[in-house]
Amino acid sequence: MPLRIGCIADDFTGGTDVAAAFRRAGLRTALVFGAPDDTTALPADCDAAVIALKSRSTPADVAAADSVTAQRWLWGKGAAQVYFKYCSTFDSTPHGNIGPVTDALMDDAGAAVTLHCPASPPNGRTVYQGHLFVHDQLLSDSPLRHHPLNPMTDSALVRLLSAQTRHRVGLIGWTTVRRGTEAVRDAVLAHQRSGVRHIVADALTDDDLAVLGAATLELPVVAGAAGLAEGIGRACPTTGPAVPEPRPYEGRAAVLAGSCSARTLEQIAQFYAAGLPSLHLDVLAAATGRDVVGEALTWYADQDPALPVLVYASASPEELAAVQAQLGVAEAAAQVEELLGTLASHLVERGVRRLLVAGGETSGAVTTALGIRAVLVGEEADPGVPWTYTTTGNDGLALMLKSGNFGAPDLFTRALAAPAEEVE
Ligand SMILES: Nc1ncnc2c1ncn2[C@@H]1O[C@H](COP(=O)(O)OP(=O)(O)OP(=O)(O)O)[C@@H](O)[C@H]1O
Ligand SMILES: O=C(O)[C@@H](O)C(=O)CO
Repeated sequence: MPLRIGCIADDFTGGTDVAAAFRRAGLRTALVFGAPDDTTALPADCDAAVIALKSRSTPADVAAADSVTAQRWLWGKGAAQVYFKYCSTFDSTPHGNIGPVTDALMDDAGAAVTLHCPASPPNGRTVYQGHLFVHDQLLSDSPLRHHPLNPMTDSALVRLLSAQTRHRVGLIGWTTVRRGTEAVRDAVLAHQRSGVRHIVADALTDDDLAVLGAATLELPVVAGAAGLAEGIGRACPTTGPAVPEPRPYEGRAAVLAGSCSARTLEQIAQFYAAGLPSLHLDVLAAATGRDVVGEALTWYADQDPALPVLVYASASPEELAAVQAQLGVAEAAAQVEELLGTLASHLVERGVRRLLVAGGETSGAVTTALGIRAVLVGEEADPGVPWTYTTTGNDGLALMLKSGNFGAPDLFTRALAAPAEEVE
């Protein structure tokens, strides 16, 4: 059965987030890590496939070329529409990649017009009069103003996007969205006739996103965060159940955390407070050649197999700054990713079958170390945080990849308390 929809996500945990959205909409969804090639196999009978790239912060021309290659692969699997998933906080600078990647995908598809909406209401992201809000604050007043890589100091999406494309950018405001699918379709056509190529649309609720999804089903390229993807998914006809009958997963459970985001630090503290075994990795010691992985494995062997374990490199802003000052940012990150990737392989060899990974970069390191190319998406533990299941190699592994700031504070303990469910 050919795919109904293909998706390109600009980072790994964003890929998990959008794959969960398609799954929620009732589509049987596969998630592919990294650029696929002729040897990449999708699980059988998928309605949607998400390719998770790492293109958010790469040079724009590289991001555009990689995305076009991914789009062509998705077309080869039958996808009639390609959704470009970027961050719900529109992470990019005036030199950022959202405009160039969307333009490249549209040029390749021969598309005359596209619609953008980064709203993600379950995570408090809404768009009104073209301005992006994070809960009750404008994006530019929110903590994202201080993001280390992409400080967001403007909330006006038409202006942000206009700085990233040479084409005209227009707006479909909330009053039109409230009038329903036909009104949005008419507004898209009117914009197209007047020479607008990128349309930003308002959305405050999932119902608004369902209207936008139904109105854009025929566009070759659509862009935004997970919310609009779910709206499109809901408008797609499906043939079968999203996920077949699950059965319980056996095996040991572990969390590997490399995210230093505030929410991940809370989740680590909650796991520790629940009296569960946790171990902090000493990154500086590893950099001096100490066998930190070997020590962690000795510690792991002593733990009660019935309990989940947590191993983390995550650090408070002060600790992080100290390590980065000593090793340099890139070397510190490389150390952490090497440690957690190697540890993941050893833990799976030693019987871990449920693995929760915190952080986008960390998730990339772990899936690469485990050689996991594609997974099938299952139930969410929290919005945007689903269990996923390997279907080739490493069979029988349940994997949860968590974006740094996603999940409730008790996610680690709750997700690993009961066995995850396996799908066929
Ligand atoms: N103790 C540490 N010292 C130095 N760097 C660290 C330490 N712990 C983690 N890091 C680095 O911090 C970065 C965390 O990024 P990661 O993408 O994994 O999390 P995140 O940014 O919270 O997640 P997301 O991208 O999903 O929002 C990684 O590059 C990791 O290597
Ligand atoms: O859209 C979001 O906020 C997330 O999926 C994300 O992209 C995190 O990096």
